[in-house]
Amino acid sequence: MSQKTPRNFFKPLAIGAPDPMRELPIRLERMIHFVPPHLDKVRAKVPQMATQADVVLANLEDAIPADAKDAARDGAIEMGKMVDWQGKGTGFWSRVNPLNSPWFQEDVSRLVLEAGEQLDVIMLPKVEGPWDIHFADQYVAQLEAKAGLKRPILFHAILETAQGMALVEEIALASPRMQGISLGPADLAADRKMKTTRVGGGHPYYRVVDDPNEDGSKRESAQQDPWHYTIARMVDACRMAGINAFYGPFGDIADSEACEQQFRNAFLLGCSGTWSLHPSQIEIAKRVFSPAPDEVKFARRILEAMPDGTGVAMLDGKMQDDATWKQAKVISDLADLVSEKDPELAKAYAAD
Ligand SMILES: CC(=O)SCCNC(=O)CCNC(=O)[C@H](O)C(C)(C)COP(=O)(O)OP(=O)(O)OC[C@H]1O[C@@H](n2cnc3c(N)ncnc32)[C@H](O)[C@@H]1OP(=O)(O)O
Ligand SMILES: O=CC(=O)O
Ligand SMILES: [Mg+2]
Repeated sequence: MSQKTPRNFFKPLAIGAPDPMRELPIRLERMIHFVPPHLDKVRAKVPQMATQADVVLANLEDAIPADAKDAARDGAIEMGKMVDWQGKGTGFWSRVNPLNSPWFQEDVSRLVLEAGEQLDVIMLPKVEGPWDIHFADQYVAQLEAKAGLKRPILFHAILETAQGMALVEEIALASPRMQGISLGPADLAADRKMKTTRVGGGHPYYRVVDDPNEDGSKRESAQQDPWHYTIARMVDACRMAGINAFYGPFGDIADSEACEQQFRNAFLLGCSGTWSLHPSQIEIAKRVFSPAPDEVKFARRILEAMPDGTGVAMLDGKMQDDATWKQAKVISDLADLVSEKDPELAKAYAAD
């Protein structure tokens, strides 16, 4: 037997560690905003970022130079103290270095021991299989016990290796700490030997061409989404495990239109949020990962038309039944969550 028994699955992994969560906290996580914590100028903006983003993440991994890893770790711990994260209702996360790096152990131990009260989620990069989650799970439990934490820290895995992709379902189910998974299109592209230098999004060479025209005129073609399969599989793995799926980074900061479309495709396929690498992407993510007022109003009409969620109804010529009631509930519940944080959208959702 390679799985824990059901009774053991929810037992703390170290004496004195907090009980694992049976249900994930319901939080609005439309964007995980990446902060390079070693840069004093950017770190100074964290209190402001905490009012704009749903989640602020101190990044210790890629994009942080090797000679700034210690400073980034110090900066991340300082970020924990800069804001009353739980009081504000903003998530405080950190992306640590990979398990095989010289920095992982100190990243995790210092974060849990010195910022464990504030830290909601540790993002684990380049997760290859459930064994990576099991190792980190045990290690964090020991540190939580040492720090006397009462609330368990959750894990978020990045899907950025071919092996991680092949084992995504096992990763999603590996521990009650699992909060979600993000697509890591840059590392995943490299590991798969995809021929691109981009961070997420489409590629002009990845397209389908119309059949030949009889008159020999130019054939139309359209770009396709190289991430469709990966995102759809990630969403299924996450939702099977009762955790959340996220898009990940979109590296062409200047191309806000392509960024918005890529985020929107992920939202429609089931993702809860994405990463924002630059302040301009926070607004894009907010727009995309909050349901549109028209959709919310129609969803609420469906719920009203079928108060107990069963039967059949017609609305504007469209058949509604138990299944569309469930779709409507997803949208309406998300709108309620958004409304708690965003008075403008709350008004738009309530307007006739
Ligand atoms: C594949 C992956 O792993 S993706 C994840 C790893 N990568 C990251 O985390 C990158 C995070 N983002 C960044 O480092 C930066 O946004 C960069 C390098 C991409 C661009 O930075 P810049 O060239 O300085 O951008 P730009 O000049 O447009 O910045 C405008 C302002 O926003 C600030 N800013 C830029 N990025 C951020 C950020 N992530 N958070 C807060 N403030 C930011 C800049 O400091 C600047 O402030 P100022 O007006 O007070 O000088
Ligand atoms: O870490 C993210 C990625 O795309 O790689
Ligand atoms: Mg990566």
